[in-house]
Amino acid sequence: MTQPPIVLCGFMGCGKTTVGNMLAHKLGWQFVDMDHFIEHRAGKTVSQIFDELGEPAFRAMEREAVGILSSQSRLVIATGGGVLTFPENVEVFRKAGCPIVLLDVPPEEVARRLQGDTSRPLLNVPDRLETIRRLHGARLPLYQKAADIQVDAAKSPELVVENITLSLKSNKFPLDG
Ligand SMILES: Nc1ncnc2c1ncn2[C@@H]1O[C@H](COP(=O)(O)OP(=O)(O)OP(=O)(O)O)[C@@H](O)[C@H]1O
Ligand SMILES: O=C(O)C1=C[C@@H](O)[C@@H](O)[C@H](O)C1
Ligand SMILES: [Mg+2]
Repeated sequence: MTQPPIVLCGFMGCGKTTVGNMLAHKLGWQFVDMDHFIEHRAGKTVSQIFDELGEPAFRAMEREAVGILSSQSRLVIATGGGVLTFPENVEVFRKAGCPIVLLDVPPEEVARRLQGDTSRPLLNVPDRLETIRRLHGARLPLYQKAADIQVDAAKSPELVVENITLSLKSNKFPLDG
């Protein structure tokens, strides 16, 4: 049976890559991290793309990746933190029948998890916690509008995975894994 990809969304550091990998393993599905997919296709890191080509070029690469990945079957997709803030990307996933799962943690937990990590260009600023609070506040309503279900991502990754599968099943998204 063809099964549309499960799409994980949420702010940087909420655990999309960590949880997505584990969820795919549990279901016996493939996993793709959209940032890594773009890096592989571009032959550059996300930071290099931002520095050398600019953020608009990166967002265009994201749109292209959404088009390619949304039509796959039995795939768990960890989106980049900005992907589902663009309604055109949400629309493509919706049309493909993909369940969209929001993982959310408070800004303070994001800051804690990403302490010392310089691989997210938007967070390489002096006032990091303030920037996380501002960006998270602006984006959360967009993520919530996009998502079919939301889970508390402050729990352990194992519990988050379990809550996602339970919630998808009770919302009538078929999972044959
Ligand atoms: N449930 C969790 N509990 C504690 N730490 C976690 C949890 N999930 C992820 N982490 C840790 O938080 C950090 C960020 O996680 P991860 O890279 O999975 O986030 P992300 O949502 O993919 O971020 P981005 O949008 O920037 O790609 C990692 O160091 C990871 O080990
Ligand atoms: O939240 C964002 O806009 C981003 C999140 C990361 O996953 C990367 O996609 C990039 O650093 C931009
Ligand atoms: Mg990630």
